Parts: sequence; structure tokens; C-alpha cells
Amino acid sequence: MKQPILVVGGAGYIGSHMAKMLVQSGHEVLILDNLSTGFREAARYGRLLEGDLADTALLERIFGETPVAAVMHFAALSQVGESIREPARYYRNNVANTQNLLETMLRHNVRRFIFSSTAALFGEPEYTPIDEQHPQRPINPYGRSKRMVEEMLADHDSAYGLRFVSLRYFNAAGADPEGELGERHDPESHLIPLVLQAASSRQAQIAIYGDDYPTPDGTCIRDYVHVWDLCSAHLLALEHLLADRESNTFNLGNGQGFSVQEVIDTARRVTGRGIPADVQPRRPGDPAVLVADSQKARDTLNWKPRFADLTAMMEHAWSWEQQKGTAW
Ligand SMILES: NC(=O)c1ccc[n+]([C@@H]2O[C@H](COP(=O)([O-])OP(=O)(O)OC[C@H]3O[C@@H](n4cnc5c(N)ncnc54)[C@H](O)[C@@H]3O)[C@@H](O)[C@H]2O)c1
Ligand SMILES: O=c1ccn([C@@H]2O[C@H](COP(=O)(O)OP(=O)(O)O[C@H]3O[C@H](CO)[C@H](O)[C@H](O)[C@H]3O)[C@@H](O)[C@H]2O)c(=O)[nH]1
Repeated sequence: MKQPILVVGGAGYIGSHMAKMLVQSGHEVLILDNLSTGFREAARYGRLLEGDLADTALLERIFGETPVAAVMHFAALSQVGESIREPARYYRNNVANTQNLLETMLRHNVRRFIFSSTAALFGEPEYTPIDEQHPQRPINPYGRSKRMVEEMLADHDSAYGLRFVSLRYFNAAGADPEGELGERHDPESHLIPLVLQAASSRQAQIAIYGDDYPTPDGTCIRDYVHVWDLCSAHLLALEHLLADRESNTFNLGNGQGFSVQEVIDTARRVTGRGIPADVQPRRPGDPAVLVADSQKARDTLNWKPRFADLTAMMEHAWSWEQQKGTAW
């Protein structure tokens, strides 16, 4: 029997795409998700076990019954503003529950782990593009919770031989190129889905959070990376670990930044709709520019993003919004 990959958080945005790519690549997939921010309909690939990482008895049962080859860990709370208001929930779910998972894995001799980390652990950038050596000074509990897990992973590697790959995504965007899956957060906070909701009149307008940043057009610059390309990095990371290579950490982005204004302009072009926009005050905690240096992932994992172009990300996200968005 093939040893399955356990995708924790596989009913969420990125995890659901990952489950699809794994199945298409010939892997058995088991999803563990509590459906707190994910959706049953998104877990279309693999077998869904509905449950919570806080439930250590359930974790014990899963690893006791199934010879898991590796774990991909997407489950987390990931709203920056919420993390400032309710840090305890973030440390509980993102840190303590990850520790439950690691301890159960190690008890069952499962030693391959791929972690969804984030650019938020760098805080306000000191230079750009941001490489893996950039200082880590997260400015909110969400970013701190992810940095803590990275530190835990390094300690578990030295002490217990855990082999991990930590992937720090910049701004995940886009949707399944085949149109079966897409981004769904409720409430939605991310720029691209909100711009497209405004294009389809599900929102009256898009708010631009600040146009007085030190950037060419005054709006914040981000490095958008296609969800399918994030998944292909995970697949390469899995091959890396299955080949018994060492633990490693990678920044994932395209190395090219787009301003909020450029994102809105691209959405207007792709959708052919006007999309009203309104400048509002800055959102607390938003750095002016976040752009990744992903050379290490290209060199070590041989990662080659297929959809580096913002227009392609927007087209896939728009086709998802048109197909599913209006039904929610
Ligand atoms: N979306 C981005 O731009 C982005 C950027 C950087 C990092 N990340 C990280 O990537 C990961 C996935 O992000 P996403 O946008 O797909 O989020 P998401 O909210 O869509 O998915 C997270 C999934 O985890 C599940 N989950 C949460 N807590 C759980 C628990 N205790 N037990 C079981 N399941 C649980 C949720 O129900 C959901 O299905 C997160 O760890 C996030 O921090 C996302
Ligand atoms: O309605 C909106 C929503 C967003 N923005 C702006 O658009 C940019 C992108 O914002 P998103 O909320 O889409 O993404 P973030 O850059 O805030 O956050 C993403 O990257 C972070 C790392 O810095 C975290 O990992 C987080 O989980 C991930 O969603 C920001 O400048 C934001 O101010 C707007 O102007 N209007």
C-alpha cells in the first residue's frame, strides 16, 4: 500500500489546491481539517477527516492507523488584525496545536514535515528583495507565531531528527488553472479576491489602504505568487525530503512587486469592468514594500513558477469569482 501524505488544513485555500496536485501526481492524500475557515466542498481530492489539531486522541488514532509518509501543515489562523486583538487564539492554534502534531508524528516515527510559513515573520523590511538571511522581526502575533514554529522545527531537527522544509509564502493569489478550486475566505481580507468581488458587484467598491507610501504611485507593493506555483514548491519539497535530504527554509515569491493601484488596473483590464476604488487610511501593520528573493528555492529545489505573470493570476481568480463567487 502507498503511504499517504497527510495534508492538515487541506480544506482551505492553499491546502485544497495542494491535495489536488498531490492526487494528480499519484500520491494518496488524507486531509485533516476542522472546517473552521475551510470548506467541505474544497476538500475534493483525497479523504477528508473532520477534526481538530487540538484533539490529541484523534491525532494518535490517525498516526496509529495510517503509515503516513509525510505531513504538509497548512492549518493556521492567518489574519494579521485578528491576531493583534486575539493573540491567545493565535498562539494556541498556530503554535501549541503544531506542537501536538509534531509530538504525535515523532511518536509514530513520521519525520518529514512541510510547513506553511510567511513573509510576515520578517516584519518591516530592512532591504528588498528579501532573502532567507533577512532579519526576522515580526510586528504582530501572527508573524511571531510562525517564527516560533520555525524555531521549534529547528530544535526538533537537532534533537529528534525531524526533517522539515519551511516555505515562506509572500502573497498567495490566483486559483486552480482548471477552475475547480479557488480562494475562499469568510470574511475575505485579501486584495485580489476583494477587487474581483467589486468587479462582479458583490462589493460596492475596493478600498485602497493608503496612497501616501514611499512607492512610485504611493500604494503598497507586494509580490504575488500563484497558488499552483506554491503547490509545485511543496511537491518539490516533498521529493527533497523523500530523498532524505536535509531540512531547509525557502522564501517563495516571483521577485517582482505590484502596487495596489497596479493590481486594480490589471483587474480592470482582465475583467473589462470599471471597479470603483476609494482611497482610505493606511491599514495598521502594512509594510510599504514586500518582495521576495527566491533564488534559493530555484537553485536548491529547482522551483520554476509557471504563472509568474500577474495577468495569469488575475484571469484564474476572475474565472473562479465568476463561476463560484456569485453562488456564495
Ligand atoms: N493566503 C496567503 O496569502 C498566505 C500567505 C502566507 C502564509 N500563508 C499560510 O498558509 C496556510 C494556508 O493559508 P490559507 O490562505 O489556505 O488559509 P485557510 O484559512 O484557507 O486554510 C487553513 C485551513 O486550516 C484549517 N484549520 C485551521 N485550524 C485548524 C485546526 N486546529 N485543526 C484542523 N484544521 C484547522 C481551516 O479550517 C482551513 O481549512 C496558513 O498556515 C497561512 O498562515 C498564507
Ligand atoms: O481591501 C483591501 C485589501 C488589501 N489592500 C492592500 O493590498 C495589499 C495586500 O493585502 P492583502 O491583505 O491581500 O495581503 P497582505 O500583504 O496583508 O498579507 C499576506 O502576506 C502576509 C505576509 O506579509 C501574510 O502572510 C498574510 O497571511 C497574507 O495574506 C496591502 O498593501 C493592503 O493594504 C487594500 O488596499 N485594500
